[in-house]
This record gives sequence, C-alpha cells and structure tokens, in this order.
Amino acid sequence: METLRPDWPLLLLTTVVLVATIAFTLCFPLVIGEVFDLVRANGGLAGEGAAAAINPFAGLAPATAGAPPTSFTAVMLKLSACLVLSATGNAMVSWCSSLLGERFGHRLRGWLMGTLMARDQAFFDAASKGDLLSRLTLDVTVLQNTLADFIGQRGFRSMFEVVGALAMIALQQPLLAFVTLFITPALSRLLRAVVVRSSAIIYQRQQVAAKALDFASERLSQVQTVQVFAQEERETGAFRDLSACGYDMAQRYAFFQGIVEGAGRLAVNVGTVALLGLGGMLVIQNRISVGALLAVNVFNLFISVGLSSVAASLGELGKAVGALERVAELVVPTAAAAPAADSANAVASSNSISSETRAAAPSHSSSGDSGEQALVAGISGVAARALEMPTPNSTNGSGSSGQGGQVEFRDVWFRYPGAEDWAVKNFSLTLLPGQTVALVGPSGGGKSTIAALLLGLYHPLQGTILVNGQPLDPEDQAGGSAAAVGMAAVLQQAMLMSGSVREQISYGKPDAAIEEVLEAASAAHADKFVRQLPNGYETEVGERGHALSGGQKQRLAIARALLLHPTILVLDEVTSSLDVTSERYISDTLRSLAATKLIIAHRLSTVRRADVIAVVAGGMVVEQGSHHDLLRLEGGIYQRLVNTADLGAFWVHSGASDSSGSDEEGGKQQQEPDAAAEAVPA
Ligand SMILES: Nc1ncnc2c1ncn2[C@@H]1O[C@H](COP(=O)(O)OP(=O)(O)OP(=O)(O)O)[C@@H](O)[C@H]1O
Repeated sequence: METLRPDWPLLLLTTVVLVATIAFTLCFPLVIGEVFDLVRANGGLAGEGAAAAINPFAGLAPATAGAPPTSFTAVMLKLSACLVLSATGNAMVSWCSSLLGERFGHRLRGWLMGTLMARDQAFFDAASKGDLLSRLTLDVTVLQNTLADFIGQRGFRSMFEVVGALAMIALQQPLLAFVTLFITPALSRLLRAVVVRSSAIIYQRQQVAAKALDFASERLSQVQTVQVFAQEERETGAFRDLSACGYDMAQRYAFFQGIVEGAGRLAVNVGTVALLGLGGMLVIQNRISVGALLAVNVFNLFISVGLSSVAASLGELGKAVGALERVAELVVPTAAAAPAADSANAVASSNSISSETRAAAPSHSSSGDSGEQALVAGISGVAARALEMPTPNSTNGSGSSGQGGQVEFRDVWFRYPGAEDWAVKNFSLTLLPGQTVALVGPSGGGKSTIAALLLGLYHPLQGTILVNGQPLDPEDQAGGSAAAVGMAAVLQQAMLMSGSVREQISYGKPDAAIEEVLEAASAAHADKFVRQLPNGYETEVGERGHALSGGQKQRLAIARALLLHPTILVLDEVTSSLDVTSERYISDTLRSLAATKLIIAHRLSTVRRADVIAVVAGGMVVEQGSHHDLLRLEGGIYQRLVNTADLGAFWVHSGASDSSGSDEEGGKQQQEPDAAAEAVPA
C-alpha cells in the first residue's frame, strides 16, 4: 500500500473510469431488450399477447437526447453509443491500470534494491544471489502484472460486472436472481480454494526457479573451472534436474487450474440452463417480455464470463500472494538471516563465554596446513606471553582528543550466522591515529573478519568497536558507519563493476574531478597501464572488470580508496596480486599517507614496517608488538613465522628490499637463507 500511495490520483482515475465503463457495459443488455421489444411491438415477432408482455427494464436504459426512444433508429443509436463508450472506457482502464502496474513495479524494485543494499554481510552470506535476483525481478513482475490485471483488466472489473448484472436480474425477477445467487457461493468457495492452493504451488515453484537461476549464474560465472575439469555434462544435467523440478510444479499448477476452470464453467452453464428454463416459462405465461428474457440472459452471460474472469484473476492473485511472500521475506528479516537472532543467543550465552574460551581449542586447526596447525596448536601457550600493546592514553581512548583515525576494538566477539565457532573472540586492539597496524597469522585466524567488523559489514555480537571514541552503530546501514567516519578499504578480492576505468576510481565520489582521478591512479601505480588501454580512462572494464588482470584490478581498487583521502584505511591483502615493483611503489605510497592503516598482509616487507604487528590466531590477538619486539619473543609465533623453514616458503618478498634492512633484525633476516624470500603465511 505504501508503494501504491504516491499513485493515488491515477488509482482514483482508474476506478472512476472503471465504474463508468461498467455502467455503460451494463446498459448494453437493457438496450438489446428494448430493441427486441420494439421489434415485437412493431409486429416483427408477432405472437399471442405480445403487446401485453412487460419489459420491466424498459426505461432503465439511458434516454437518448433527453427524450424516450421512440424509433428503432434511436434505440440502435443508443446501443451504438453504449458500445462506443464502453469500448473507450475499457481502453482507458486498460491503459491506466497497466501504467499503474508499471509504476508500482518500478517503485517496488527500486525500494527493494535499497533495502537489499542496506542489509549487512551476514544476510548475503545466508542468501543466494539467484534467489535474490529472482525476487527482485520475477516476483516483482508477477506483483505488478497482477495489480494491473486485478484492478483494471479482470479482477475488480469482473466482480463489479457480476454484482451489477445480478442486481439487474434481481430488479427484473427476484426468483431468477435467486437461481444465479445459489450458484455464486458454491463458486466462490471453489475460487477461494484456487487462491490458497495455487499460491502455495507458486511459492514452491518460484523457489525452485530461483535455485535454477542461482545454479546457472554461478556455473556461468565459473565456466572456466567447469571446462578445465571437463564437467560440462554433469553441470548441464544438474541444471536440467532443477529445471525439471520447476516444470513438474508448473504441470501440477496447470492441471489444478484446468480442473477449477472447467468446474467453474460447468457451474455457470448449469445456471444458464436454469435461467433459460425458468425465464422461458415466465415468457410463455406472458409475465415478462421476450426482450426482458433476452436481457436477463445477456446479464447471465456477463455473470458467467465475469466469474470465470474472476476465477482466472484470483488464480493470478494466488501467484501474487506467493510472490509477495517471497518479496516480504526480503524486507522482514528471517531468523536464519537476522544477525539479531545470533546476537540474542550471544547475549544469552554471554556468561558462558569466558569458560568456553578457556575450554575451546581454536576451532580452525583443520583449515590450515601442517605449519599452520603447528602454529595454532602453540597459541594457548604463547598467548600468555603476548607483548603489551602501547596503551592509548585516556584522552584518546575517550575520543575527546579531536584527532581523527583512532580505532579501538574492545573485547569483540563475533561468529558467523549458523556457525558454531567464534570467528573472533575476546579481541581487543587499539590503532592510534596515523599508526599502521598489521594483522598477521594463520589462514582462517580471523583477520579478514576483523576488517569486515571494522567496516560495519558485520556487527560484533558482543563488545564494541570505537572509532574516534564513538562506537560504531550496529543500527547503521551496512558499511554506512564506516563511510561516515572517513574509512575506506581495499578488500581481499578487488571487485570492480562494469563501467569505465574513471568510474571505477571515482566510485566512492562520483563527482570527483578528473584531476583527482589521475592523482589517485598515479598514487596507486595505475596511471601508466590505464593510459595504454584503448580508450584510456574511458575504457570499459567489462562485467566485474574481466577485461583487466588481477594486478590491474587491484591497483584500480587501491586508487578507488585513495581518492577518498580516508582517515582510516583498511587494506586486506592488497598487494597479493601485484608484481614486486608495483608492490614496492604502492607500499611507499601507502606508507606516506597520514591515515591510520589496518593492514592484512602476507609480505614481510609490508608487515615489518608496521608500528604494531598483531598476530591473530583462533580469532584473538596472541602476540602484539613491533617487528623487533616480536622477533625477540623467544618461541613466539611471529618469530617462528619468520624463522621456521616450512613457513618460510610463504614469505615471498625479500627483506633485502626493505630500506630498514640494515637494522639488527633486518640484517639477521638477510643472513638466513629461507628468510631471504619471506612472507607472513596467509
Ligand atoms: N562468510 C562466512 N561464513 C561463515 N564462516 C566464515 C565466513 N567467512 C569466514 N568464515 C570463517 O571465519 C573464520 C575466520 O575467517 P577469516 O576469513 O576472517 O580468516 P583470515 O585470517 O582472514 O584467513 P585468510 O588469511 O585465509 O584470509 C574461518 O574459520 C572461516 O572459515
């Protein structure tokens, strides 16, 4: 109703024209009756007592030009006028209702897209993209078509016609109206059954269709993997199965509709036969005229056609109810999708958290290789030895320093919806303004989750994240709080959207001047390759930037973030797909930024210069301090990351490239063969 509200003038116009059109349509049988009685009165249908027969409808039809019709021509003119007016009205109603449906669909889709964009990451983790797309497009189209159909084409209009025709028959002969009325309740029960049943089938069918769409979109986007592993036949077969399942449901729906339509028509035809029999007897008894009988039968025809239209329209309404349910699920968070549900659990179980922490071995031990497992296994022992993080002074902590870019994670807990293990637990870390803090640790340790929490893509189930002393508001739209406090991010998988290179870079600030775009591109080491593209900054990058290499996409994503001049920059493995030269160049650029930086990196050259390095494993900080501090921590994870031979394979960028290579630890690294190609394990 909210979506329809802005169109109330159009809705009103449609209703007025609809009522007028129905009035003209209902005049039609009356004038036909008049024509017959006129013909008969003029000896055209001579018969015993013809002159005495009564047409109670006579005079009900609108008079022509103020005077009662006296001539055959005048009656025929009246008939023609009814037809023309009713046809014109029909055309207008159809046009208005289609317009109404289109506007409704357009508005609903836009609103739903806005609703979806505001959902947090947990919602998208639980939803499938094909399903969301099908709700946003197919289901809304069903709703918009049904609205147009129900208001203007079949539903209301047929109902009004049926009621009007019934009233007319009742005026003529209550007995005849009773016959018709007797049939209607039986039919309406049948019709209600159609709505309920068909809406259930349609809901299921749309669910299956969405699954098929999801399957197809995923396999098409991963077609290279499918082909490389020669799985085309299997994937096609699986798609066929899904599609066949939808077809089975469609068949059930069609069969069901067929039976109902047939039964409805039979009931109506029984009514017609009863009316003709009863009305014919009344004519023979000279109680009504032939014209009146004819009018009654045309009205009855209206009723039967109207009722079958209502039946079909209600069938469509059933579809719309199914579609509406699916659309409504996007708006009303379900238990499965709502992080709030998990949040409630977390609050309920908050008392048990600390004991759980003590008891639970990190749950990620199965995800890594043996080196990582060894690391994780050592966590609990090393955790106690964690170095003290430089404590923010109380002024900064309270956020009253006025400096931008301070971030504080205070005892943050988070687990993904449906997951049993905490991805982040008891996580506390402070980033002072302008500091570079690097998160390192084993794969699955929780680094990316921490970045996502800071960006507001997920919300902590317990604990707080403070930015400049203010807690991030979980009620804010996903990510909205991050942008509002001047955060920008380059995430692990640099995703681009179709559009020109310039549009990619200015994504966060669409009205950015070209100079700003060029500046950001240069800083991200992208300017040179962009200029070599066929249309330079106006080159279209294709869907998801497929026309670019991984490293080029990465550089555009970095430029996109730099253009915003953020006070806090989150960098999740940004240099992972860059060549060594670009990586060094970009690292220097990033280092020169005044922004506070939270870096998740694999390369030692990036990590070692960080003001603070936090080793994250099992969702918590197990060691923290500077590169030098951590290297001094005998038996510490960081030291083992750097020194252990099997983990040394993960370190890909030589410490020799590090300008601080002449310092004590840097020199030490360079002397060790494995550490010469060092990286923090992913
Ligand atoms: N969307 C998700 N839904 C459920 N569990 C998830 C999701 N994303 C990550 N996890 C789980 O949360 C834990 C932490 O994952 P996260 O991606 O934060 O680790 P990471 O340290 O960044 O790993 P990597 O270095 O491999 O990127 C892992 O156990 C992972 O399986």
